[in-house]
Amino acid sequence: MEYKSRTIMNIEKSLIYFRMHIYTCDNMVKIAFIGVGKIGQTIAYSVIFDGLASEVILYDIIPELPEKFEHELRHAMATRGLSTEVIGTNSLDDVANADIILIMAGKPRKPGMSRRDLFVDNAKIQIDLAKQLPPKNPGALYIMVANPVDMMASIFMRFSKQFTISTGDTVETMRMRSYISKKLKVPVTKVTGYVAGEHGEDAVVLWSTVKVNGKPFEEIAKGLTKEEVENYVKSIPGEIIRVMGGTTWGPATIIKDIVRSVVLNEGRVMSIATPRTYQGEIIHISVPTVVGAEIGPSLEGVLPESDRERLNKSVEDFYKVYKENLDHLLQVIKQ
Ligand SMILES: NC(=O)c1ccc[n+]([C@@H]2O[C@H](COP(=O)([O-])OP(=O)(O)OC[C@H]3O[C@@H](n4cnc5c(N)ncnc54)[C@H](O)[C@@H]3O)[C@@H](O)[C@H]2O)c1
Ligand SMILES: O=C(O)C[C@H](O)C(=O)O
Repeated sequence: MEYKSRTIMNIEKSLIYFRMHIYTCDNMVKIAFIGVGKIGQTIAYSVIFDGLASEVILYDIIPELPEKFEHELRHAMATRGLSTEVIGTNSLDDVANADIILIMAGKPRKPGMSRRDLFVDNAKIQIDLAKQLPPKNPGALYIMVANPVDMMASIFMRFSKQFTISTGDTVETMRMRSYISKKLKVPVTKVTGYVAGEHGEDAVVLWSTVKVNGKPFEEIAKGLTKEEVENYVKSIPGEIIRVMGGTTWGPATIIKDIVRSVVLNEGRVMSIATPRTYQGEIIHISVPTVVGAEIGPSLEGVLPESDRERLNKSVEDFYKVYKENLDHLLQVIKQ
């Protein structure tokens, strides 16, 4: 099994490529799940049943949870004859030589909370993981899921110095498309377009990219307003959390597809958040990006001025909030 090292931040002209190579022989890919609560379990199940991993490591701090979840998965795999090797553990030492590491470890928000309210508690978890995971997982691709996901990806990358992406606005993008599909009564496969910026308050629908049956949104809106779509995208997760206790099925399937696009080198354009340096800090901002064995390039450079202006405003606001939170955190942990 040939393992190639990974180079990152290869800036070619205005395009940024993040080169990474994972095991490429017959999808012999080892994937670790850090935090197997609601969303972690659903992502792990989805990844395994998409046949994306030869080996899966499940880690959590709740005693016995990973081990019992391992049994659940083995029982489910048996009926389908799947042979993914699954290990559930409470020891972080067992998380070794993974190609892809997804991090769901963190508190979820409660109804009425903003994802940003989770910053300090979840950042402390990421800092701890940032110190422990890299030594045993050289060259791994880190995919942050825990919220506030873009800021947590930036914290993890800041403290681990490892290439990290955030699931970013891949979720908002599918929420936007599904809502337009439902309201205009068209198949969701006929709706294109992306949401960018922050996974949260500073999310921005890139309206120049939104088309229905190939026509610009404005031409076919039929009474559906941009404000209505934007309100839906921002409010629906909180509504789901209020009634169902958490979002799982939508985000887990979408996040599994990020893993799929990497492992199968599909090259899907997805609105993940990749790292950029802004005013001296690494921050993660979502823009439509080619996702495959290489991460990049992004479409940011070809967006029209109207979208770029709104995106840049979102970046400025996001950075301000992130910097305030980071400075407070560094005070709290005295680093
Ligand atoms: N990016 C997205 O689209 C998206 C979607 C859903 C949930 N989330 C976020 O993912 C996180 C988890 O959500 P959930 O609904 O699964 O919550 P949950 O409480 O069900 O699961 C969180 C799990 O993390 C574990 N954990 C806590 N600290 C840990 C540590 N130091 N090491 C390992 N495991 C640890 C907990 O024991 C728990 O099992 C939250 O921050 C939530 O906001 C993000
Ligand atoms: O909204 C949340 O807190 C969970 C997640 O970020 C989501 O968008 O589903």
